[in-house]
Amino acid sequence: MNSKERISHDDYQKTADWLKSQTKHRPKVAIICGSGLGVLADTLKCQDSFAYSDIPGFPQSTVQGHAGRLVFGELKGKTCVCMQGRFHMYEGHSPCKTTFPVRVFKLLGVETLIVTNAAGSLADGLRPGDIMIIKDHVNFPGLVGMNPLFGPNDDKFGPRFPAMSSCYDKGLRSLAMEIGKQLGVSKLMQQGVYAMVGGPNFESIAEARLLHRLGVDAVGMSTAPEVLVAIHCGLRVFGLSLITNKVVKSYEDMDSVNHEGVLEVSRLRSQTVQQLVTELVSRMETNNNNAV
Ligand SMILES: O=P(O)(O)O[C@@H]1C[C@H](O)[C@@H](CO)O1
Ligand code: HPA
Repeated sequence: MNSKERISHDDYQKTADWLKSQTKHRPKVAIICGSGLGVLADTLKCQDSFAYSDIPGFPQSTVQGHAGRLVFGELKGKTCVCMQGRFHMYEGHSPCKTTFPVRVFKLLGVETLIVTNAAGSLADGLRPGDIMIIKDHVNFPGLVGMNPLFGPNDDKFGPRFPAMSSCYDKGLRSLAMEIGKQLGVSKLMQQGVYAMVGGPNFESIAEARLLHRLGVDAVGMSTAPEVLVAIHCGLRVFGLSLITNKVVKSYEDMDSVNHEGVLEVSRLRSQTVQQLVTELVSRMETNNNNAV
């Protein structure tokens, strides 16, 4: 992997233009589906879908539980584009490649990005099956320079030094909590801090204890780079983590986490996540709510 790989504005534009030539949908909302959460894309009406391998310039998904399809369609009358599968840096993608779709979405006219992921919990009050609305993140790879915004800044997308002090839109977070109450799932929901680690290994016990001490509520291997790029180019962001496991913090604990277990829990809760996101999309304000 070349972490300094450059992608030009033209490269993003070419992909956006190709997609525009293939679908009449003009989404205002983009949704990135986390591990095992891709079923949301299947619920879009009037679908146009594209395998990542057929989209010029798109990276490929290699992880089980990430189908590798971009799906355009309507969710309760709002036009959306949904990534059924995301890219992770541990797959060998550079930070820029990992976040390539986000800038393409911007060029397609998207205004709001919804990110979902599977994550392990460090907070005692977060159990497997719970939904954590992300209020902030710690971007560990970013702190040491694995950052998609590294390199010459593209002023057409955003400023050299973007602020990250209010990444996760407060209004959308409140709306999601409100919807959770109405769906009768508020007991499963709370807001918290997500940390991205590089993966692909799960945490050692010493690492888990460190994250816990730092005030991290849930840990995963994605999301933060997508959010940096989205905020940089002026998108509104909403994020949620489906808690799929407790991170082992004790040497006496014989539990251990694996990807199959992560996928199993996310599939069990995928319908609730789908309802929550669908209601959120249907009730959020967008500049142009028209479906195609
Ligand atoms: O794409 P997400 O962040 O949902 O995937 C999580 C993190 C790892 O890719 C994988 C571990 O099981 O799930
Ligand atoms: N750690 C890191 N990433 C994860 C976990 C975890 O425990 N669960 C799901 N993704």
